[in-house]
Amino acid sequence: VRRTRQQQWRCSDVTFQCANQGLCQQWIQVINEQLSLLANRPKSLLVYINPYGGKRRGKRIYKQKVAPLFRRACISADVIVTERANHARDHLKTEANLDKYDGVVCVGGDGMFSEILHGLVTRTQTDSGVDQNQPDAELVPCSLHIGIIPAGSTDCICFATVGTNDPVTSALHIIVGDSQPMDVCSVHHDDVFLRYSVSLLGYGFYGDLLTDSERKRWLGPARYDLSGVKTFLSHNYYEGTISFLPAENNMGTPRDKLQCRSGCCVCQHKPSSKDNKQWEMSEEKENSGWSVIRGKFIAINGASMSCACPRSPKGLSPSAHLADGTTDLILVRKCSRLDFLRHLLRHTNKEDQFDHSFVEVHRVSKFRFQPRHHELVSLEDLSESPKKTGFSPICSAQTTCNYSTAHSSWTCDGEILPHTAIQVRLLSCFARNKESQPEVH
Ligand SMILES: Nc1ncnc2c1ncn2[C@@H]1O[C@H](COP(=O)(O)OP(=O)(O)OP(=O)(O)O)[C@@H](O)[C@H]1O
Repeated sequence: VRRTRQQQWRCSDVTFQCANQGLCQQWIQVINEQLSLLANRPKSLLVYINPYGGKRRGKRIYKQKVAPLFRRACISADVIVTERANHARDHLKTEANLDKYDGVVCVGGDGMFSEILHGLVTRTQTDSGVDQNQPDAELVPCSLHIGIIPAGSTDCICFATVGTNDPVTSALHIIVGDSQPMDVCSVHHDDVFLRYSVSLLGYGFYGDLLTDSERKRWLGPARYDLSGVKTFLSHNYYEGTISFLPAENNMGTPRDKLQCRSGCCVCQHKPSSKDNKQWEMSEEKENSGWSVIRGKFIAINGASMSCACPRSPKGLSPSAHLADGTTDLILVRKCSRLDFLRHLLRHTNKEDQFDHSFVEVHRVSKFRFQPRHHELVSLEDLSESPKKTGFSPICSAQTTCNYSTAHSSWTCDGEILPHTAIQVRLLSCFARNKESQPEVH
């Protein structure tokens, strides 16, 4: 493998020459024997392709760029082209014979990755008799790694873990058995499990943006730009109470300008599972450690990784870590449109997007949100009936916008959650033990 520009990898050829054919055969045999001894390298993979992700190029990308590399590396792949949403998740949950494989590969975007993650984690818990509805259940780690071949619209998880959205680079990472542990949050509503999240949990601005963009899926990736402008102009804010437990013993802060890369020292020095157990058992201490903030928020974001993507190369929280057992909770309070625009623009330049009086950021291990008004909406209501019509008048920097609606919705790695009152917890059993974290190639 040879490294080229912008974190991209390409195949490199090395030519050995020898006049003696017998000796050549011996070389080939020895090289193949040595390669088969590399336990990290997968030999058998289960591949799911979403033919409708991004610009609908998943099948072509796999056939032209990935399959030939897998063949050269003597990796056998069982390929399933999905026929509906949640096909991959359901297949993994119930049918797939996981003993046959060294890893699962997803060809698609963040939504497809989320399907695979849910399928694998749920299958592992079901097989081990763990009830995911218990917010404090100790989850059993998954034994299979997940590989991502980017073929979606944003591919934020691939970008944050590999550093580029390039199918060949991702395929080569899979082939050489490269892996990156990753934090996973569980999201509950009371005692009902909703979803897992590895990237962004967003309420308010990003929740509204994603809800609107789902209705414009036919537009392809351009839907995010259109919905972004519409949501910005709507300038809604939402009332509620956010409670969070600050992360303990972590070595970094969301504003320390450190960037998490593979081999990151903060992720490698996260608290040991022993420290964590003592801490989890101390309910009293935990209760006293919670901070509570009530207010009107334009956006509430829980970023478990930087959430960088080509559209926002710094991401929502540039110093968030991939595997330190924490999430960065970003609160953007009600402010003028102009101020909010200034904040958004700082995601694309070198200025600190948290350096505003109306923005605060905390590194946390758990958080809860309770909207001010009780929620009466169902998932159907959220996805089908637009809550707002038209735009409110454009505000100047000093004007207060009085346009408030009771609820936004949470987007969880691109999917819309059916509840607004949620509890979020970093899964300590995944995050504290390197071997047991879900790993991404
Ligand atoms: N065959 C299929 N038909 C319809 N929907 C599918 C199919 N297979 C998967 N899906 C769903 O399509 C949704 C979007 O897929 P995906 O994440 O691959 O692309 P994207 O939304 O364009 O990219 P991103 O999530 O990176 O923005 C996923 O939530 C997945 O459940």
